[in-house]
Amino acid sequence: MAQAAFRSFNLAFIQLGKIGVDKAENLKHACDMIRTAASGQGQNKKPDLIVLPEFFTTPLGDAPLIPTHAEDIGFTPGEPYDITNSKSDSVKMLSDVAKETGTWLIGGSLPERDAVKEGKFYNTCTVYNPKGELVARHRKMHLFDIDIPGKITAKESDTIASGDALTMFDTEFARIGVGICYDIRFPELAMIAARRGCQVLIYPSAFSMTTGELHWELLQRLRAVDNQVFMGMCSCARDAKAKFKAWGHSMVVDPMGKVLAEAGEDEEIVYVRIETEELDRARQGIPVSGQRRFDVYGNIALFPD
Ligand SMILES: NC(=O)CC(=O)C(=O)O
Repeated sequence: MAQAAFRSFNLAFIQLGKIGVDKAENLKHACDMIRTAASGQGQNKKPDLIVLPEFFTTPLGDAPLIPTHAEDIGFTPGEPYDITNSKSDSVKMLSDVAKETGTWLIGGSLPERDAVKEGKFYNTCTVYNPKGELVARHRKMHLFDIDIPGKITAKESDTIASGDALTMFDTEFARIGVGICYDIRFPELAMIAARRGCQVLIYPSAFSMTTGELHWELLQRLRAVDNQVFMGMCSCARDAKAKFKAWGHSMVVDPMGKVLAEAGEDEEIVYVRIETEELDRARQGIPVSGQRRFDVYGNIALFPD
């Protein structure tokens, strides 16, 4: 793969709140927030890339809403896509606002209906360029099936089917790898993206209160340091009345593991400047990429669990 461009750029994470049962209202609110983020709010921070959180159209933890809120996207990576004939209201809104604001947009994620996985849905992120073209799609690969007795039990795989492809896209300023939430727990995904030239990894997310406190920051700093990349996770805001209360704390970490920005729990837009020198400094100072021992590791996929 050719070396990806990398220049400093501005990033905005929208820690979106007010995600209720009315999808049309959620879309309108997300659109308003994207416009606000794109303005830079008079702080000389006009973003090149804006990011929304996981499941921004549908309240997390409300599985019965998934079938009614799911959308037909019908995008195949690498093939042309006709937005004007898209059946997805969310795709149309995201495309329009990316074009209107002239920014790259990682459109969080939403439940996607796809004929191939009848009965289940995908948890899908779509990405738009400043012309409003849909350029990439990530379907959450690793599903949130956990059981911490007395704290949290979740079985996302009851309603969601897992995606089976890694996702990255090129902008004029960076190659960006995309995952969704629980995908962060699988270092292989981040490692492959970094080895394929991604300088920045972004995961729309919504960690639980239990796991958020324990692992939210830790995992992001690990992935950033392991791979010497910028790592960011954009969460939904915490809603005390929601069935699933999100940890919040949307965050961006630099390649040395330093937290560059962190939101609180409420709705908020976080602006961050991504500086190329930080990546060069980390890679030159600690040159792990040339020190790996692939001659010894062998094919780790063959090892028993
Ligand atoms: N909600 C998720 O997908 C992941 C999460 O909360 C965790 O990994 O912890």
